[in-house]
Amino acid sequence: MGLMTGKEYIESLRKLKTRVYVFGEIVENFVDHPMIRPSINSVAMTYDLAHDLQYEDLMTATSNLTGKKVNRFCHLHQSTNDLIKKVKMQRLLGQKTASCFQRCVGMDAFNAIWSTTFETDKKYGTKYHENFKKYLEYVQENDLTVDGAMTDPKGDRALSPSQQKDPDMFVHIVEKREDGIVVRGAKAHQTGSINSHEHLIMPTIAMREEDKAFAVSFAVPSDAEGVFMIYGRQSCDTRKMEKNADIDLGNKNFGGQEALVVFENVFIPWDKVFLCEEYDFAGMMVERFAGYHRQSYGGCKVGVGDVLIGAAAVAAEYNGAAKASHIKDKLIEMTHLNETLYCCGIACSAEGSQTEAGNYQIDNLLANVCKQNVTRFPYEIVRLAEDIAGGLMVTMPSQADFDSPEIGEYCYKYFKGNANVSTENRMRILRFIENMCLGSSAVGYRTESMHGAGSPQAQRIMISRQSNLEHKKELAKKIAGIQE
Ligand SMILES: Cc1cc2nc3c(=O)[nH]c(=O)nc-3n(C[C@H](O)[C@H](O)[C@H](O)COP(=O)(O)OP(=O)(O)OC[C@H]3O[C@@H](n4cnc5c(N)ncnc54)[C@H](O)[C@@H]3O)c2cc1C
Repeated sequence: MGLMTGKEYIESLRKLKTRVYVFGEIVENFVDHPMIRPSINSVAMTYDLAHDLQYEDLMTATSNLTGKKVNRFCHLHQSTNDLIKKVKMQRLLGQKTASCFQRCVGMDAFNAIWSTTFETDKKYGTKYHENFKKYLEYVQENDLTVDGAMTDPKGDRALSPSQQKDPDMFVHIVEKREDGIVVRGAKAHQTGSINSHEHLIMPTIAMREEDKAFAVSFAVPSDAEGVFMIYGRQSCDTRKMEKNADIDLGNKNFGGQEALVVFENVFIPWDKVFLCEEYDFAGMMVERFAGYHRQSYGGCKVGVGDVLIGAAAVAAEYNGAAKASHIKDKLIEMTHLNETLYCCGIACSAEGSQTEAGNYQIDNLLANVCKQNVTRFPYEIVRLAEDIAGGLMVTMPSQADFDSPEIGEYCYKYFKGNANVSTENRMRILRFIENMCLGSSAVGYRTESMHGAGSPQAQRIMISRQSNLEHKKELAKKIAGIQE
């Protein structure tokens, strides 16, 4: 099979027996569920754009494993140029969907596991790298979407995995058999997990010997026995269930999605296992995945930011305020912040280096600086968008009021801005801004910017480790003529 189209991707999901719960009930047909479908459409965009010749260079790559053309989301980065193209591809997809398109976590997991298994095998003589190579060939051949699953529920944050009262707070090995392992636990906040074909599991934190049962990495199909998912509800999500929902949704076609993925004694054959008790490599896998994922945000959030800046500029025109100097200045500030994030994404890619396994990794210090900025700048961009939009983005009546024969005419009359613009268009752009700033897409643009790929403090720890303060002190002492 070659590259799938968006339509083929959607049809491929129908063949899975994925167990999904929404509002306490199992969903028979998750593909057409109104709350889930927008997130499927966003992923479908990653397939469709790969067939668009103008984006071929960004969206596809030549596999180093098979020599075949693959979707870049399934690719191992072979150069710093590949790392840069990854960021550009993510910006493009943010621009096309104004939401989280979910396929990055899998791509980041592929690249982290590829190099970590190589180094694990080198030390322990294990076969994880070979296992992973075969698995990735399968993923590339079938153009699959894979959920990169790192975050465990974690229970009491002050305790290590083995110290938790309930051992299931971290995914762990419950049985080692001749033909494979049996695992138990859950992964929380899993982006795009429901519409992924597979899950790729990694540990959440660095581990010690007593935690070795939790040092596990493996791949498992979404519909494997013992796997099920509980949909994470989002702000304003039930608007998608309303009849004739359109304007009130803001972004009718696209969205992101997260879920709790539960593993109830799931069997994993040995050839799908990529780490099993080698606790000293858990930290390496976590750090490498986090590095790639912190780079990712210098692309995807920038693309969404582009759309939000555009939406704010349109709202200013529709309100009749576009010519005001402070509005122009606010749009400049939004652009400055957004492009700063992009600079970070590009810089950590351009300064990347080759791993022992051959693929390329980002510059870790710069990737952490990138993500640290992402925990802040989208919030400021949102603040400025809300300033420009005006209060109506949160106080306007529903679409049903506009459609009402009794009161509709009052809505159209009193919510008019610039006389040359239809009231409907003004409502559309304001609802769109609402969607990104505090509706369902804010999950991806705001809180995911804060916590996705690790909360801000995780980056500060990495920045502190890599800042090489001693070198900086030496530089200062030398120029100041200090001799100690
Ligand atoms: C929208 C969204 C999408 C996501 N997608 C994915 C995904 O696809 N795959 C995936 O694996 N993960 C995903 N994540 C998870 C993300 O990586 C975590 O949210 C992040 O690592 C923080 O973990 P937490 O949410 O459990 O918060 P917590 O760990 O509870 O952190 C809350 C606060 O407590 C602090 N804290 C936590 N532990 C300690 C400690 N021991 N000592 C001191 N302070 C502490 C943190 O610094 C933070 O300030 C996603 C998260 C979000 C919000």
